[in-house]
Amino acid sequence: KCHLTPSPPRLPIIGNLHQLGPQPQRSLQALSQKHGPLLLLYFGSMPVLVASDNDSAQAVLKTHDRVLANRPSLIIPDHIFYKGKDLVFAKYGEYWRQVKKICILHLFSAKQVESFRSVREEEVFLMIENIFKLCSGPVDLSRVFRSTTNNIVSRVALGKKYYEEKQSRGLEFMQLLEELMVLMGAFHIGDIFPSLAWIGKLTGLDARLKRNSKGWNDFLEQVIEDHVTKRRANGEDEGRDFVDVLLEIRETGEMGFPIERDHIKALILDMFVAGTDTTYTVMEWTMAELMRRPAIIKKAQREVRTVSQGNSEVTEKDLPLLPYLKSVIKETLRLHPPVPLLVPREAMQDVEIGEYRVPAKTRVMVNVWAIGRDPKLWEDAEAFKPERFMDAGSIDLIKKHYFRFIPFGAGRRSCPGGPFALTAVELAIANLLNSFEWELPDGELPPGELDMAEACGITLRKKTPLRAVATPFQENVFRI
Ligand code: HEM
Repeated sequence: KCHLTPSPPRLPIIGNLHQLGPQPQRSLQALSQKHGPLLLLYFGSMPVLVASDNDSAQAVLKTHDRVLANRPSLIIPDHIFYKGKDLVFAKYGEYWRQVKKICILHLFSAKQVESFRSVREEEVFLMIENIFKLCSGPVDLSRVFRSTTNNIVSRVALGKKYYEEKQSRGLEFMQLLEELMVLMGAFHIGDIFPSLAWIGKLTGLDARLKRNSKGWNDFLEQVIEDHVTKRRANGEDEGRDFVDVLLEIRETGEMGFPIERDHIKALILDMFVAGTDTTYTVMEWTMAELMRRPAIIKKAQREVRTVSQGNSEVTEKDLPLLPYLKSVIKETLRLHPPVPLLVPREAMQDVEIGEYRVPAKTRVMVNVWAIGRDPKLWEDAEAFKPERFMDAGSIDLIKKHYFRFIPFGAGRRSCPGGPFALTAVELAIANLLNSFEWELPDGELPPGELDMAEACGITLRKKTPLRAVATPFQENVFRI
């Protein structure tokens, strides 16, 4: 016998939209505390199921994973990703299956992640060099992290970096990327009230979308052309980036159906949209949390410096020896998951979740942010305590069976880029702790009161940039 899913009272036309504040993850947490962990809301007339505890997350991401594995059609991603030719927003089906397989086997396999080790190390060491040059005053760490992450993803995906490069296409690339991230975080009214989609024309949003898509199309066409020419000239495998891998798959016909240039462009754009802001916000929140807590940063520094033994660089081979640092990053992901509501899913048919019936086409969100702060699941849930991840049998990022720590999602649509992102974050933070002592700039609030407000956008970033003063650590003498 099925019941209707609990649903807070709603208003005509707008449904429950008035109950969502500027930070939807917080509003949804408050609603779930009042009405239950599995809620049916209405955004306008569109039903939206929200799972806010580990059991309901498990029901969505495991028990009913297949039926709920579709993505809804959304105006902005449709424009940018050639109508679902990417992976993140592709409809569930054969195309998505093939592309996910390629991502897991060829782009994010352990071997492939390892093959980009030198890229991550070079970019992180360069970041440290740059901070050395900026040591005389406060450093805008948010900006530094964004640029490092973009450079890593650029080199891995396109074979070279464009971000902040002084060459002619560097500026074009930066403008395109910054606008893309703004657009991906924007809200198109037509997604909720299709009859009002014309408002996008009035506000200029549609024109911006068109301009940005065209800009990217031209840019990536040129990148692909350069790769095709290079491959014809060299015809070898050395130093393959993602564009090379995708071109090769096109040639071998491995996908089972023809892969066009639009597919390659959409998949490359995915890497920037899904891989850059997510990764750099983890670096930003980790350093912010550490700067607020002198005892924890000292403990993490002791661990890193014991392993580096006075060397100026921590390399990826040192990372397995840094369990406390890894716990610090996990604790950051628990409190500040970059994608707090996961990427929306859509029910492909009517489905019964426990005693509740959920109709086809319902959108589905999982409030990972609320699950990470649920006092029933976490002792002293709001406190930053990396030690909780150090205990024997502690929560593993990969084994999803508790469904209480799922910053990368779970099930069929889970993130394939997790190991790549985590390695970059661990390497960056380890080197920052190894090379410098860190303080907040003079005259700013004491560490405990550092502004931790969240900004809403494509990812859950820090609202104000993180500024800090770096003092070179004395034992790294040869750098000074
Ligand atoms: C700390 C960094 C990252 C976090 C927290 C993160 C988180 C997520 C989340 C929550 C999802 C949606 C899962 C779901 O719907 O159940 C996702 C999907 C995805 N992520 Fe990540 N991600 C990160 C880094 C990356 C990187 C570096 C890449 C690639 C360069 C990447 C590529 C993707 C792709 C392609 C998908 C779509 C998978 C699908 O729909 O089948 N992510 N990610």
